[in-house]
Amino acid sequence: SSESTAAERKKWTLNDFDIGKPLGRGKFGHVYLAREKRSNHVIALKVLFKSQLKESQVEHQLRREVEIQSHLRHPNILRLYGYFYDQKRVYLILEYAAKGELYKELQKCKYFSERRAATYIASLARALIYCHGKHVIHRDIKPENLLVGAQGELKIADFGWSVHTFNRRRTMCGTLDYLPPEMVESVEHDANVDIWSLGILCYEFLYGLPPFEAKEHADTYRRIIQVDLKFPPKPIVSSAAKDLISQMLVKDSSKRLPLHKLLEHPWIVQNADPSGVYRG
Ligand SMILES: CC(C)NC(=O)[C@H]1CCC[C@H]1Nc1nc(Nc2ccc(C(=O)N(C)C3CCN(C)CC3)cc2)ncc1C(F)(F)F
Repeated sequence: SSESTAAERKKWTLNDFDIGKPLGRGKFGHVYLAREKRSNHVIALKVLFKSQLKESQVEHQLRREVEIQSHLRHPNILRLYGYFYDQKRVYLILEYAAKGELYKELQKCKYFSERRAATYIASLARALIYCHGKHVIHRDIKPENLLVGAQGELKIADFGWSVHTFNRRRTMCGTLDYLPPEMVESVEHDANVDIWSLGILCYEFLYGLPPFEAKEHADTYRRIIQVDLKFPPKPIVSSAAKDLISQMLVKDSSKRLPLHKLLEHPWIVQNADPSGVYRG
């Protein structure tokens, strides 16, 4: 939509913000807690070094991602309020997610309860239905790209690449685990890639590992292509959950369970908190 808010039109500079503690750092720069002086609004300021953007040839990708992200308005998608730059850096003014990074929470508790997993999956399905409605696909929803808001709600927060934090998992951009067959075989892909990735995420929420993980990339690749889906005996997971995952991890992308059907699936209906917030 063409409407842009004052936040996007305003010419921001670093002087508009009080910079707080670092939230994490990575390949392209740092993320800081910050407060916009006039409104006292707390935000996250992602600082990217132009030199590194150039050498990684991601400038055009950054422009596209900023363009998309700034127009998305959904409770489960992290807001991009605006951006600015100086001689050496690009600054993204982003929503601050008070409860941090979901992958750290998943590492801490190994895997989630069925209620917690279903609540998260339902909220992400609603965010993806919103994105697809705006012809935005492939929001790259692996755990590293999910943040948690103050009320415990999930926020999809990806800009097409990840900011590495200290104790990161396997190379973020390198992991094949979440790619559906059509992307691994690099044929054209459509919005149904997101249904596949959401199925991978659901499996990892319940078992603590993605379904096709293998030591070597070549093995992961083969397991994805063959949809070599196995459910371990532990932890015990309901057959309803396995049924949902099996309907999402389907090689033929047109046969994957549509997202609106996912919201009607018995496992979601019986386990997801309607508010989209897991209260423990
Ligand atoms: C999706 C993308 C791939 N990921 C990222 O960008 C990461 C990379 C660095 C931080 C994060 N980016 C963001 N993080 C927050 N909130 C946040 C993060 C971390 C903590 C936390 O646990 N500590 C500070 C802890 C506190 C305790 N000590 C011990 C460790 C760090 C608490 C709140 N809001 C918005 C963003 C955003 F996205 F807008 F930048």
